[in-house]
Amino acid sequence: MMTASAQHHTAAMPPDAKATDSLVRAPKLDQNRSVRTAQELKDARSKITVSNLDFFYGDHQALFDINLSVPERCVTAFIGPSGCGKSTFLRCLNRMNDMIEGTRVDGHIELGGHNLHGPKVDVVELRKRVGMVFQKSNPFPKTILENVTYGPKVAGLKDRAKLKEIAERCLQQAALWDEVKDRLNDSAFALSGGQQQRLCIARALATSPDVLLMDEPASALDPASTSRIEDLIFELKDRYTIVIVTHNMQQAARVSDQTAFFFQGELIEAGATNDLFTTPEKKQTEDYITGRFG
Ligand SMILES: Nc1ncnc2c1ncn2[C@@H]1O[C@H](COP(=O)(O)OP(=O)(O)OP(=O)(O)O)[C@@H](O)[C@H]1O
Repeated sequence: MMTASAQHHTAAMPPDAKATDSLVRAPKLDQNRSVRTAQELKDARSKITVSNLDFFYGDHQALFDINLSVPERCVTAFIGPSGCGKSTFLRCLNRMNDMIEGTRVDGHIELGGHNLHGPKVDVVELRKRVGMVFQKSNPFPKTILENVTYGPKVAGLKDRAKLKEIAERCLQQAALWDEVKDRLNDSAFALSGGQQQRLCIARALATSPDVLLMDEPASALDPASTSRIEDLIFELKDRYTIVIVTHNMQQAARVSDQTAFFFQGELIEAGATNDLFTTPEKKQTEDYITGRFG
């Protein structure tokens, strides 16, 4: 018997398309990785709750009435064509857009139950709790060790043994320790691109964040380094809530529990990754994931 969502899905297709044709180009889901089901996502605690969010660059409205719950200790992926607002929305989640002059945000974002725009919010503290990793790795012109210990040092930690302990833990978590443990005092620039990106992840972890935002963290990397980053994202979700922007739908399908599809500044659909890629509810989502546009 056809499920309600399958009926919906079929109804969304052009009359001459068969159900199997329609998803021919949809990304393959990784059956070896355990991802959350729709029910598990519903049951998970919401780490970030976004309600009625509008965002403006001057007169240009980039986001329209976004509502989304980001479940705790899950990976949420943002997908959508270029310019649809993925990165803008990601930067709303740690108020990184505050640094861009002339921007304005309306609506409500809660992190762990607290209003992100509340009068008492210290944005420096906020960005420690909500760490960020960018598309292009950006290590500081310092040693490997100094890169990882930078955040805790700025926060006032001076004890060298403790700093070393944090560095080892974070480099382990970022799956880089074995490769760098004998060269901690080498320049970070002596590392490969993939290693530099893992170093930046270790640096973000060193401030003990709850949430890790990643803006296309593997798009500048070769396939082997990309695969390492994806494995890492998957491992880190036991401890952290992760939000990743990716152009690569296969990557979203491989690493995320929840996927949110954006189009022209609107959040068209969000749901369990397995469901969104197999039985999308909206025609625009289906057209995008089957490669009809974007
Ligand atoms: N600093 C900025 N100033 C003005 N407009 C901006 C700025 N950054 C982004 N925009 C505009 O906001 C809209 C959304 O851009 P955004 O970078 O968030 O999209 P995206 O989906 O992340 O795109 P891409 O996948 O190409 O990175 C676009 O119209 C873009 O031109």
